[in-house]
Amino acid sequence: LKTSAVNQGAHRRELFEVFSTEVMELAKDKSSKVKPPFIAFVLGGPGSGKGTQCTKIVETFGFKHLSAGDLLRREISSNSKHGTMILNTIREGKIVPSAVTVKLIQKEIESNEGHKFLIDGFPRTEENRVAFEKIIGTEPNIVLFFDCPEDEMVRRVLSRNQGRVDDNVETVKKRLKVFAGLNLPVIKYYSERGKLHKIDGVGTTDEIFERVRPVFALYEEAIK
Ligand SMILES: Nc1ncnc2c1ncn2[C@@H]1O[C@H](COP(=O)(O)OP(=O)(O)O)[C@@H](O)[C@H]1O
Ligand SMILES: O=c1ccn([C@@H]2O[C@H](COP(=O)(O)OP(=O)(O)O)[C@@H](O)[C@H]2O)c(=O)[nH]1
Ligand SMILES: [Mg+2]
Repeated sequence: LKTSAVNQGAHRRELFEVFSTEVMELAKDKSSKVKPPFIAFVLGGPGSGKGTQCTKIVETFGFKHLSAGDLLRREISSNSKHGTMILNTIREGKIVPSAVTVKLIQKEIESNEGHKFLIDGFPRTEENRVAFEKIIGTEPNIVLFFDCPEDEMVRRVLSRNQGRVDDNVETVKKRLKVFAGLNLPVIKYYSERGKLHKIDGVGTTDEIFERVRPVFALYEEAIK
């Protein structure tokens, strides 16, 4: 009886050693290969310059740019199942259901090699924000907010000239209301969590980018 108990102990120890070695290998593997993605949400009212500044950030810091609006417009032009619903929602300046938008973003994140993502124009509502956290299982590392007066945003939207169905006086007024009512609370939420970087969105594109650059410099290690 005594010997078998000793043997059992030895056997258990052996098993434990094999197990712990494997766990250690897995852990090592994780730290060396699977870098968690760095996610920056880019927010601001319609015409505040989100897309323009994202292009500059991509050029300088090598992020992958995911514009929620572009992904939705791509769904419209590819005649996908939700195309008509999305078109009507955008035309009204309203917000597309979270499940649809988050799924499009998720597909892009999962099919991209990179580990740095700019998510432009999302989340637009608290519901969007919660859906992202739930489905993607993570929060953004930082949130940029381009702060711009309404009259300047309206001027820019009306001279954008990209043939968008929502770049007209009537829809832009609705979008500004939706921004103030639904998106500002999201911005406030991230401000309270210490993740918000508010940037003065007035000036030339280059002047504004010089305000953006130091933000990313703060995260140099994480975005290398
Ligand atoms: N700093 C700026 N000054 C003047 N016009 C700008 C500036 N930044 C962007 N624009 C122009 O304003 C319009 C809206 O910019 P965009 O980047 O599309 O904003 P958003 O994505 O926030 O709606 C575009 O026509 C763009 O070329
Ligand atoms: O997460 C999003 C992003 C965009 N939109 C819709 O798409 C429109 C255009 O968004 P985009 O970000 O392209 O506009 P921008 O702010 O850049 O002018 C919005 O008004 C919404 O109707 C949406 O429903 N959910
Ligand atoms: Mg845009």
